[in-house]
Amino acid sequence: MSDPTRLRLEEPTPEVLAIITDIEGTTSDIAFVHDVLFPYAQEYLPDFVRARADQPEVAALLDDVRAEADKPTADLDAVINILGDWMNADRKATPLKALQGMVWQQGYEDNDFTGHVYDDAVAALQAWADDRRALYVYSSGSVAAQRLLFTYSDHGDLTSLFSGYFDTRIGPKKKRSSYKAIAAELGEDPSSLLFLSDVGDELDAAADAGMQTCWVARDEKTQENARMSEAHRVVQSFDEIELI
Ligand SMILES: CSCCC(=O)C(=O)COP(=O)(O)O
Ligand SMILES: [Mg+2]
Repeated sequence: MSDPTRLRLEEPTPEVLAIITDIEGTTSDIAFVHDVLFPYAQEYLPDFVRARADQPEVAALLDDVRAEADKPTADLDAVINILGDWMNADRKATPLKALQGMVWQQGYEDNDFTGHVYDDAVAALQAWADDRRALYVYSSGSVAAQRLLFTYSDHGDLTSLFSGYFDTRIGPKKKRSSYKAIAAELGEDPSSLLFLSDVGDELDAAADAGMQTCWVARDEKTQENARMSEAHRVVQSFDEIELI
């Protein structure tokens, strides 16, 4: 007869009620963001800001730039230089991300580019939505920029798949508190939420907050990083993600 004291009572992994996905490197090619979106913003953001500096929404963002750079008296040229430096450093500053999103709107509307989304990501997101899992995005790109990418995607308008979007206004992507705040906003226990990303520090923060995690490691370098961490499930594409 088996000894009941030897039974290990492990908590079962909760059912995944909602999936929260990163964009760059996860649903979408890093090269699209770095070789198409970022250069477009580098080219057009200075003129965009000069033309609209007096519009209340843009003026408020420029003040946010001054505050974040600790340069409260910076004139317009100085602010544009700060934004240029931030773009060169790929700084995930909330006002920069909001301004980039406004500039990209023109590019999408003029058909200069479409939002790249991997085939496997579209297929899995569609299947999960059909399975009544709620889908959310959490990206450093502004919510407006996220919506644009999925509205003008190379697979057509995908926005009906998503129930909501989060950006750095809820907090930075490498902070545990951001994932706690997302779970609180969704009204769910973090353990029933699955976060997908290509960046280990983001996954660590989500796991620290109690979320389930999956490392989407599409390229060799990311796969090498993922191999060094045993804290997360690792897949090479969305095809391999199995939901509980
Ligand atoms: C919303 S598309 C533009 C992505 C972007 O600006 C960015 O910085 C990428 O951030 P992510 O958190 O998706 O890696
Ligand atoms: Mg990413």
